[in-house]
Amino acid sequence: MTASETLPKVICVARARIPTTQGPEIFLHLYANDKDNKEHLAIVFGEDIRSRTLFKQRSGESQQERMIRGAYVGKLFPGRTVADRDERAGIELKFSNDGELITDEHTWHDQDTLVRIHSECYTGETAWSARCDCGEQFDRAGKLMALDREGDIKGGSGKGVIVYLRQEGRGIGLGEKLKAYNLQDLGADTVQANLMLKHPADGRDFSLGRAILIDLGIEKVRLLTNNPDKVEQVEYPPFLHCVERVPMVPLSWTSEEEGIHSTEIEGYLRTKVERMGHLLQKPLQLHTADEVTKTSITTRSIL
Ligand SMILES: Nc1nc2c(ncn2[C@@H]2O[C@H](COP(=O)(O)OP(=O)(O)OP(=O)(O)O)[C@@H](O)[C@H]2O)c(=O)[nH]1
Ligand SMILES: [Zn+2]
Repeated sequence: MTASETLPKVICVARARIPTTQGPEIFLHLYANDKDNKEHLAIVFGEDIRSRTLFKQRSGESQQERMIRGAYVGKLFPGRTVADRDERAGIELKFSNDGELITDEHTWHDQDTLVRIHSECYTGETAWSARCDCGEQFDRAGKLMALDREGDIKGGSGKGVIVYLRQEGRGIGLGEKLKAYNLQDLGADTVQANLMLKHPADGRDFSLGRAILIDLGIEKVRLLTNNPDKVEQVEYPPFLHCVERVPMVPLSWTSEEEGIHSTEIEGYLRTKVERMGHLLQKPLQLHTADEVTKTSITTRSIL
C-alpha cells in the first residue's frame, strides 16, 4: 500500500479517560470519517499518544470546550481552566500558527508501538461465544499493552493502540453473521457460509484503521495479528510501517485450562489457516524429560 492510495478522512470527535477494571487507565477515542457513518474507536494506552485532529485548535473555541472534547494535556481536576497546560504536572503543549499540535517530548512519537487492528465481534466479546477467539484476542491485546513482556513477547509497557473497527462479521453485520452461524451448524465453514449468503469471504476495509493510526501519530507498528492482510494494510510509506508482526497464538493451544476449548473454535481456526492464509501454527508440544524417558518431539496434528 503506498501513500498514493487515498486515505479516508478521519476526525477524532471526543476522547475520555477510562479507568479500567484491569488496572491501567485507557483513553477511548471516538472517530467520525468520510467513508461510512459508523463510530469507529481507538482504545489508547498512554496519555501522550495524541490525536492530531482532536488537539488541533479550532477558531473561537474556549479552553473549557477543548477540555470537554478531551483535547487536554495531563489530568483533568475540579477547577482546572486551561486545556493546553496542566499546571499541576507542569506540562504545556505547543501549537503552530495554524493551530496544529507541535510534536515534542510531551507527545509520543517515532517509537515502535504495539497495535491491534480489531474488528468488532459482539458474540465473541460480549455474548461469551466459543465460536471464535475475538474476545480472547481483544483481552490479550489489552493485557499485552500494559505489560513489559509476557513470556518471550515484548509488551507495550503501558503504551499501545487497539483500533476497534465496527466491522462486525468481517463486514457483513451481526444479522448476516447469525445466519452464517446457522449455515455453519448445517456443515458450512465460515468462508462457505459467507459466500452462500452472497457476501465476500472477507469484505473488510482496513483503510480507516490506517487513517486512525496516522492521526494518532503512530509511525512504526508492532502489529498483533495472524492475518497477513492486516500486515499488508498497515504498510503505508512514508507514514506508517509495520516493523514486526506479533503472533496471537490461541491460549487453548498452549494451556489445557486457559482459552476456548470447543469444537466450533477448532473449525473456525482451521478455516482461518487453510482458507484465509492466516499465519497460525500450533506450537510444538515438547515432552519434558520428567514426563517421559524418550525425548521425542511430538506435534499434535496442526488442525
Ligand atoms: N462472517 C463471519 N464473520 C465472523 C465469524 N466469526 C468471526 N467473525 C468476524 O471475524 C472478525 C474477526 O476479525 P479479527 O479477530 O479482527 O481479525 P482476524 O481477521 O480474525 O485476524 P487476527 O488479527 O489474526 O485476529 C470479526 O469481525 C468477527 O465478527 C463467522 O463465522 N462469520
Ligand atoms: Zn468473533
